[in-house]
Order: sequence, then C-alpha cells, then structure tokens
Amino acid sequence: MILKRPGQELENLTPATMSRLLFDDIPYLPAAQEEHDYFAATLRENGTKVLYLDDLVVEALQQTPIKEKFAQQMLREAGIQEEKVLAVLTGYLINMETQEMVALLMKGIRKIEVAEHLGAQFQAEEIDHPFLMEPLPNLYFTRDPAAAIGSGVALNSMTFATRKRESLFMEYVLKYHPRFQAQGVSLWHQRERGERIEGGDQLVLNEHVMAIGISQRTAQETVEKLAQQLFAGSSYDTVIGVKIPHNHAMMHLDTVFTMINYDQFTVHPLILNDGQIDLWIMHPGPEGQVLSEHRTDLLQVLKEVLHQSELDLIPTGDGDPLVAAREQWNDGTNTLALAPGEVVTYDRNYVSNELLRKHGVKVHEIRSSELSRGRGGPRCMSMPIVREDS
Ligand SMILES: NC(=[NH2+])NCCC[C@H](N)C(=O)O
Repeated sequence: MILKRPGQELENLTPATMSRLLFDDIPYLPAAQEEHDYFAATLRENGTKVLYLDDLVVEALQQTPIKEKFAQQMLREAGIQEEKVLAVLTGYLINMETQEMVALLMKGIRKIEVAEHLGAQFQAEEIDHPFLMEPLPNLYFTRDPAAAIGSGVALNSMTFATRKRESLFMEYVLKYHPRFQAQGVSLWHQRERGERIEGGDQLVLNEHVMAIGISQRTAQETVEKLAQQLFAGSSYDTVIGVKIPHNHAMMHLDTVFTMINYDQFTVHPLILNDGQIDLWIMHPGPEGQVLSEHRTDLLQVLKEVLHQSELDLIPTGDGDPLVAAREQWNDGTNTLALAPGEVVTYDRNYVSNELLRKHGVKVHEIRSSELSRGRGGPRCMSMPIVREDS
C-alpha cells in the first residue's frame, strides 16, 4: 500500500488559497502527522506493507539525468515556461539532496525563496501570489493520481490544476523505480492524454468487474475509453459507470460508495435515489467495441454483475438524513477494506461505525480530527498495489 505522510505542503495552505487547493480548512500539521502515523501503524499491524510515496520517488530519481528531467518537467507543468527561469530553477533544484528536492517540489516554491537566484524583486507580489510553484497539499490522498487494476495501472489525468502534477510522481516511480520498472506494468490510462479520471472513482470490485464514478472528477467518455483498454488487455469484462452528483462533498464515487465484502457495501442513501440513478453496464462487443446498456437501479445491477442473490448495502448514518449528511461530509462512507468484512474508518463517524459492527463488519477506527479537513478518508489515503485473494 502506498501512503504519503502529510508534510510541509500543508503548511502552505492559507485562507486565500485553500478553496482553490481543495481544502475546507487548514489542518494542524503535527496532529495530522500523528493521526497519519496511527493509520499506517493500523495497516502494518493488520498485515499490510506500507510504502511511502516520497521514499519511492527519491529511490526512482537515483540517476542524475532522471532527476534533472523530473525537476524540469515539474517546473514546466507548474506553469514556468521562460527558458532562463527554468534553467536557473532546475540548477537550484538538482543541486539539492534528492530527498530535499522532492520535499520542496511537494511543498511548493515561494517566490521570496528564489528571488535572489533569479535576480528578481517579488516582495510586493508575495502577499497575494506567494508561489512560483504551488504546493500539493492533496498528496496524502494517494488513491487519486493512480490506480492499480489487475496487472496494470491507470496513471490518472486529474481535473483541477492543484492536483495535476500529483500523477507525475507516480509516473516516475513506475518508470524508474527498480521495484516497478522491471515488471513492465501495463498502462491502462496515460496522464498526458488529459481525459479526466481520478482514483477515487475507480473501484475494483473483483478480477472481472469495476465500478467507476462519473463525477465532478471523471468524465463519462474516459470511463468508456478505460473500459475499452481493460477489455482488450486484462481479465476485466464488466465496467459499471455510476453517475453521482457533481459537488465537493461527493467529488468521487468512493465518498458515497465503498466495497467491504463480497456482498457488503457502504452507501450514502442519496446515491441510490430509490432506484432512479443513471448508470451504464459496459461489456466488450464482438469487434473490440464497448457495448453499453443504460440502467437506473444500482442494487439490481450490482447483484447481476457480482452474481449475488442478496446484497447488504449499509447506509451511512443509519438512514437518518441529518446524520448521513454529517458523517458523509467527514468521510463516513469512505471505508478501506483490509480483507473481506474488515475495514478501517474514521472514529468520528460513530453512528456509521456502530452500524457496520451490527452488520458483522470488523472495524478498525483511526483518529480523524485533522486528516478529515482535506475531505478524504481511509480509502482516499491509500493506494493498494498488490491485492491478495482471500
Ligand atoms: N478518493 C477520494 N475521495 N479522495 C478525496 C480527495 C480530496 C481532495 N481534497 C480533493 O478534493 O481532491
């Protein structure tokens, strides 16, 4: 499982920038780190190997030409185009220890910090536009920039500017880290294709079936293209595209729906909408095309594609609309399944957690005062790279 411990990038959030950077508040970093360490310890205690994104990136950038290429691409993608500025900043970056450079690329570069190197005066601008390269505070949601599906990976194209560079870290890890490089991982989606899709919408239900959200972050056409790639090159033969409301509280499918067991799911009552939502079942056609059928009843569709006669859909907040809204906002629906029937959740969602237990689910609660301010839960904060059959 790949995680990212919250770091200095969170210290670069301000009231003026936070909504653009997709935060609703500024977490208190030392407490967020403690909470995150507790999350990592919970995973390890339960048999999951934890790798950290920054370590993987540092290990991938061992050779100087790759380090330089990476620094340059990061700068370009952050919008720095002027060749002279690029050259000076690339020099500034690659002279650092790789670890320090990676931390800085995540934290963002303030104008004031490099003014001297560039021979520029930024003081006046610094207040409203402090960054030459903006911070990446959403990095601790490792679920989103890439998704391992079967024997391959989708390197996602993120919707908002503040998250676009995140998948570049994963691209370098896949291409240059010895652990992945050697394996010749198939790419189901390439980030530079630019068609929007994010990992919070990509739910692997088993070795044949995926559910993909059509959401604020994932376009319907991208879902079809991904389905086509998967049908052509993997064991997947069924993709269900599920349309969800486009808003910040429910930016991804996994904020309203997660899999817990072969026949158990968390679900926010709103997305069932009494069997009246837009969803599509996709299967491979005889000539490599994607055949798509429009449906409206998620429960019925899930039963069909998973070959289950009954399913246990566990409603966030135990069906009380007020509790459901409150607990969904703090990621009460966003469970991380460690094994069938065993999940990690935020402790603050006590109504939903109690209900999960009543349904026989084993629940590991983690602390969540600060981590939840970024609008993501345990599933969002983890990127599985190996899944075992159990
Ligand atoms: N898989 C998820 N639901 N991730 C949550 C991401 C939250 C993040 N602040 C964003 O808006 O992008």
